[in-house]
Amino acid sequence: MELQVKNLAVARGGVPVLEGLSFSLTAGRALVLRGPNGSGKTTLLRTIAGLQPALEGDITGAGERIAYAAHADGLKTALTVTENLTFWAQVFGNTDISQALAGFDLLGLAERPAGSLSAGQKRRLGLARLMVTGRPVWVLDEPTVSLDAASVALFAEAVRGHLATGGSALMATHIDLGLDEADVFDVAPYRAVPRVSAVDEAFL
Ligand SMILES: Nc1ncnc2c1ncn2[C@@H]1O[C@H](COP(=O)(O)OP(=O)(O)OP(=O)(O)O)[C@@H](O)[C@H]1O
Repeated sequence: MELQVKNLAVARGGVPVLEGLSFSLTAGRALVLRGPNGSGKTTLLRTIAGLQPALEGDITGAGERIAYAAHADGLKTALTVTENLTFWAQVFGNTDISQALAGFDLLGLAERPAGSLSAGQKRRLGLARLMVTGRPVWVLDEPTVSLDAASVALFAEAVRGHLATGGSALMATHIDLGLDEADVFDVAPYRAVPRVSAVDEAFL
């Protein structure tokens, strides 16, 4: 099954941001969203992840197939790394966290409270959660923020492993992930002309 987006229009704060978007993402593929700051990548990803409604158009193959990782890590700071991953695994009906711990080089931090981790370590833990969801479509917003070069490489390997097992990944990023096999979709040509000015306090 593939993720399909047809003639999609998305809005932020009631203001249309992108419109006329169509693309698909098949199993085993990665698609990188490009576009300048403020062009609507986050809004598009939130819409595909089901966190906000589309203005128009269709999204198929999303819903419960998606594991979404946003800017905020959303970790439970009082729980250890192991406890955080175990908690998330259980939420998704899984138990094995060993690959996630190893894949993001977290074994040496396994018993540390998440709140005591550095920014990059927190981000690694946040991304490791993807691996325990068992969900096939990873939707990732700036996944490498705070990561050093070695951690970016770990992340790229995790994505490759996910693709190799039939998963797919849709991600917005401004940096080169070293994933040469990824397709690229530039959202810039799909920018909508704002019709009114509005601020949506829910996202502030
Ligand atoms: N709370 C809000 N209320 C109204 N407009 C907003 C709000 N948050 C963001 N916007 C606007 O929505 C548009 C799209 O923002 P979005 O975060 O989707 O862009 P982006 O492509 O992800 O940007 P970046 O590369 O900087 O992360 C921008 O013009 C932004 O200013």
